[in-house]
Amino acid sequence: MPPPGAVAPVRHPEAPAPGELLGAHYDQCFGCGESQPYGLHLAARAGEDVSVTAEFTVQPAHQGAPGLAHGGVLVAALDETLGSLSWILRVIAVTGRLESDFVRPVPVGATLHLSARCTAVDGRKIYGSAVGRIGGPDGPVAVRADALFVEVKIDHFTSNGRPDEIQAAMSDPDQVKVARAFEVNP
Ligand SMILES: CCCCCCCC/C=C\CCCCCCCC(=O)SCCNC(=O)CCNC(=O)[C@H](O)C(C)(C)COP(=O)(O)OP(=O)(O)OC[C@H]1O[C@@H](n2cnc3c(N)ncnc32)[C@H](O)[C@@H]1OP(=O)(O)O
Repeated sequence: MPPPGAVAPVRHPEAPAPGELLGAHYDQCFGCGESQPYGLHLAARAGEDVSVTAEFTVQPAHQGAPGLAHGGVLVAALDETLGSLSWILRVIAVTGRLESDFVRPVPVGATLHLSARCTAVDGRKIYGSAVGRIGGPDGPVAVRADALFVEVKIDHFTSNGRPDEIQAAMSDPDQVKVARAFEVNP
């Protein structure tokens, strides 16, 4: 729950337009990267205000029980969708806390229709909620989460990540473009 002093989130003036595909923030990301063979390949789009929608189809590599998605994978999908709110706020943030509810089992082959919205901001603390529905964007809720993200600077990654991957990311022009987009803040 956001503290009493928290304020309403503000959509960045240069945020992608509602409906626009956000693309991957890192091609090796388990959530959204195109180069992760067993990743979620989650595709997120900007929504109205400070919200996003996303889809992810459960693959056989994502099972926990026979024919059913692993709960941790579903949480990863919620985490990634909430993380995509960064594109709308134009702030780099990492998950500090994520509390999840598993409401319905999600079979392999099902598409999880996710939506996330930022509910409040308190200094570096960013609060958000997400749901994942099955059977269509208006289908029943299968999973949901409330999260606290914490704003960080780019050095959170450069000083904590493994040097090989950091170096590779820094020499990839697409990655540098993503990093720059987040460094330019009013
Ligand atoms: C060359 C590279 C380029 C890269 C470009 C990237 C572009 C990115 C674009 C788009 C990304 C979108 C996609 C992301 C999707 C996936 C998201 C993830 O899964 S992220 C991974 C998992 N999360 C972590 O690994 C965090 C590990 N934790 C930490 O590093 C620290 O604990 C951190 C940063 C969260 C906070 O540490 P502190 O030292 O900076 O700050 P303190 O003072 O501890 O916390 C700040 C405030 O937050 C509260 N807080 C922190 N953690 C809390 C918690 N667990 N519960 C409640 N409150 C908490 C504290 O109480 C404090 O509040 P008070 O200011 O005192 O009111």
